[in-house]
Amino acid sequence: MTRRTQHRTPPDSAPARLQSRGHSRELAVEARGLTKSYGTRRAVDGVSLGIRRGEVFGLLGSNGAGKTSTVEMIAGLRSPDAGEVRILGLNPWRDRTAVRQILGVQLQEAMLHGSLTCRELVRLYRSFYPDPLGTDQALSMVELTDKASTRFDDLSGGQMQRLSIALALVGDPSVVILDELTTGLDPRARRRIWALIESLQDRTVLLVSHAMDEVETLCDRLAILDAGQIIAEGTPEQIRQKAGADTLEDAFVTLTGGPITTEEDDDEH
Ligand SMILES: Nc1ncnc2c1ncn2[C@@H]1O[C@H](COP(=O)(O)OP(=O)(O)OP(=O)(O)O)[C@@H](O)[C@H]1O
Repeated sequence: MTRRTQHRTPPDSAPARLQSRGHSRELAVEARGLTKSYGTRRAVDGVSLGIRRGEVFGLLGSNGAGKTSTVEMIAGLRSPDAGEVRILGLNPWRDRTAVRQILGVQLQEAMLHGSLTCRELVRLYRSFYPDPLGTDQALSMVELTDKASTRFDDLSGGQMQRLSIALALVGDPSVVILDELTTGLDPRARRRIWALIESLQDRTVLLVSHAMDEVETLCDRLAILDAGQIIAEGTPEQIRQKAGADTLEDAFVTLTGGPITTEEDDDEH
């Protein structure tokens, strides 16, 4: 990750992004045939993904589509029933220690020790990595310098979210998994975090998001997950074309089957 403290404004065209990020064809993250059931419900059903080095890859899908289960399996936090994962050639289960040093994870429900202060949490997470960013730098990049001595439990929801992003990035990891990156952040904070993600030169990012503007801005490619299966994959432009839609949001609605229903809604019928 870049160690600049100044973040540039995200470029607004995909070609500029591709050039500036300089990703290669080499795969940084490979998932093959990932499957996970909870009881009789198959939440993830044979998901295969290849994310290139240096790429920002978006994972989209309706509520309950299986996104978090998928990224947790990729991160080695949830065991798959079937399938395999490689992160820079490493198996997140077998090579757990090595993977922890190259992977940063921001999960939807950060399970952090609430009585620790922001500074203590950042120091704790720094200790997992061989060459982390500085504590002050990590706090300042998410604008939490003035909250350094505040306990996690005393932060606002958006501040907790920003801290969890700092903890995912503090190790200067080669691969970053971000689940619902900016959910709950105010517009200014969202832009700030987008610029931060754009500044991660040569880092590979897997981003789960419901925010189509975020995906359009940040992602080189994306996949749409529906009922545990990938139903579309490509650049935002390719996805729009596949759906015959003008916007990614329209494409999403078309490809996931018309009016947006959650899986919970479906259960009621
Ligand atoms: N620990 C669990 N035990 C039982 N069922 C679970 C568990 N975790 C997830 N599920 C179920 O698996 C399905 C997929 O959940 P998952 O959290 O992966 O979806 P998601 O796409 O991330 O959803 P959202 O957009 O709402 O966060 C849902 O039906 C959910 O209820």
